[in-house]
Formats: sequence, C-alpha cells, structure tokens
Amino acid sequence: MQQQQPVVRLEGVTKKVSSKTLVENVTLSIPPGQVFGFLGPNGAGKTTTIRMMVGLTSITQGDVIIDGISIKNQFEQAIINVGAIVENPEMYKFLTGYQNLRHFARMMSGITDERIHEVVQLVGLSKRIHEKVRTYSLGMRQRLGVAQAILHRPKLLILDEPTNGLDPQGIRDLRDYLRQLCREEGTTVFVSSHLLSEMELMCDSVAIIQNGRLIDVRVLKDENSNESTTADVAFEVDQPQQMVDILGMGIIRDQTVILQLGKEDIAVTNARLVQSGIKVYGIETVTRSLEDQFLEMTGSDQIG
Ligand SMILES: Nc1ncnc2c1ncn2[C@@H]1O[C@H](COP(=O)(O)OP(=O)(O)OP(=O)(O)O)[C@@H](O)[C@H]1O
Repeated sequence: MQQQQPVVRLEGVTKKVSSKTLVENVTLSIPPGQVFGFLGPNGAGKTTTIRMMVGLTSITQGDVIIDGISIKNQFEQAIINVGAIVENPEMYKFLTGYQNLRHFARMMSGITDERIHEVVQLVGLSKRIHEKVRTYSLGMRQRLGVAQAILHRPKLLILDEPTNGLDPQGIRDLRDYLRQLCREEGTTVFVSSHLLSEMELMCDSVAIIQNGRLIDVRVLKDENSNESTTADVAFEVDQPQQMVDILGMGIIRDQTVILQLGKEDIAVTNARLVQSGIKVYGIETVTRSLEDQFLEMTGSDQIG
C-alpha cells in the first residue's frame, strides 16, 4: 500500500438544517485513480454530502479538501479540480451533442476542438454526436453530461446516482468509460448509488452511509492483492484520524480504524504506523463480508 495524497478528503463533514442533522461527522479520504462508490439507502444523506462537496449547500461543520485545497476557504481554487453531475445536466435538446459541448467549451477558457473530440470518444458518443440531443436515450444524455463535466480535465468527477434508469448493459458501459477515464486521464470518480450490486460492478472501493453517518469503507477490487486473501482488519490506535490521513483510507470507529488488507499488508501497515509515530494497541481481523453487512443492515442487497 503506497502513501498517496488523497484527491478529496472529507473532514468531519456535518450538515444541520434547523434542529435536524442530515449528515454527521463524515470523515473520508479518497486516493487518486479510483472509481469510488458512495452507497446508502434513500434519504441516507448522499445527495446532501455531494452538494456540500461541490458548494451547492453550505457545510455546517468540518471541511472538504480537494487536492489539498479547502472548499470552505478557497472555493474557486478548489472547485476548478471538480467536474460534477448533481442534478440533471442542462442540455439544449434542439442542438446536437457536439453543439452543446461547443457551447459549454466557449464558457470556459482553453478548451480546444481537439479536446471536445477526445471527450466524445472517451464516453463512446462519436457515432451520434452530430445528432440532436432530443433523439438521445437516457444513457446517451448521461454520456454527454459526463463529456461536458470532464471538458476541463478535472481531477475529481462526482456523479450523483448515475445508474438511475440505466439497464445492466448501460451500467457496464458506464463503468467501462469511467474506468477508461481513470486510466487515461487519471481522473478519480466519486459515484453515489443505493444499490450494492451496481457498486460492485463499478467501483474499486465503497463507503457506506446510513442515517447521515459513515458506517463502513472497503476495497472491492484491489489489483495489487489477491481478493481471497484479504480481510477486514481493525487497528486500535491512539490517533485514528492521523492514521487515515497517512494511509489515504480507512473507516474510523471510536479508537479503531478498519481497513481491508492482505496478510502481508497487515505487517507493512503496522510498520508504517509505528514509523509515523502512531501507537498501535491492537490488531484484530473482522470477518463480516460486505454482503453480510448489508443483510444485517437491510435484509436485502437493495438498501433503498
Ligand atoms: N433542506 C432540507 N431540509 C430538511 N431536510 C432535508 C433537506 N434536504 C434533505 N433533507 C433530508 O435529509 C435526508 C437526506 O437526504 P439526501 O437527499 O441527502 O439523501 P440521499 O441519500 O441522497 O437519498 P436519495 O437517494 O433519496 O436522494 C432526507 O431525510 C431528506 O428528506
């Protein structure tokens, strides 16, 4: 496991509206180059969290740090690094896909025609890009929305429930081009969903939110480790937050941080923590699978 500066870090993010707490103390670090899932039932607080991440609503407590820059203190510098589809992307249906992209490109600086062609290819819209948007399917409109959101090469792409209304093939296609985006442009993708099965198809890692609180973070696909030999490992430490910052991921529960690790990684992680001055009081393997956890939470794989 390598130390990488997270692309986005949520630090104790809390949203209160009058006396109601919609999101409570969410802390999360997302390393670069991943498709990262944000999973939770309807009303869990996903959209509210995302709206805070992109400055559409204020943060009551805590902060969101994008590529090292605080969204609270330096909004404009931080948001340059973000592309997002939070509500339905605004498209002119009477124009072609290409004309829409040209229109958005004109509103930003430095977007060349070449770049437009590049993003169109990346989202797989080349064949239909010169047709009017009103003839597009939902999946195609979404591709166009993603193309628009990545025109300026953001480091982080945020998509709120992008699989809504897509069939399984549409979900696979979405995964394929998001993965390509990660690989070719180094973009980190943050997607929300209420379906575990969709997240398993699309994401490298997933964080689970329920009732406004983060309850788990885990790696689904780790190309560097053999999945069958990884397990959830709970580290009891003196400085949980610092540990998550150093490693770039992990879920904090009281004085414990939970990570999904292979056997060798447990020893390596422990050594790194000790070297970084973090006191490790205990290391314990936790055996529940993601599905077990879901069944416990909801009684089905669909938590919506
Ligand atoms: N402005 C607001 N005032 C009061 N309550 C709100 C406000 N906005 C959202 N909520 C409530 O906060 C909770 C979290 O909503 P949010 O939309 O973030 O959830 P979600 O996980 O995105 O769910 P969904 O998938 O249904 O959109 C819900 O109970 C919602 O009714």
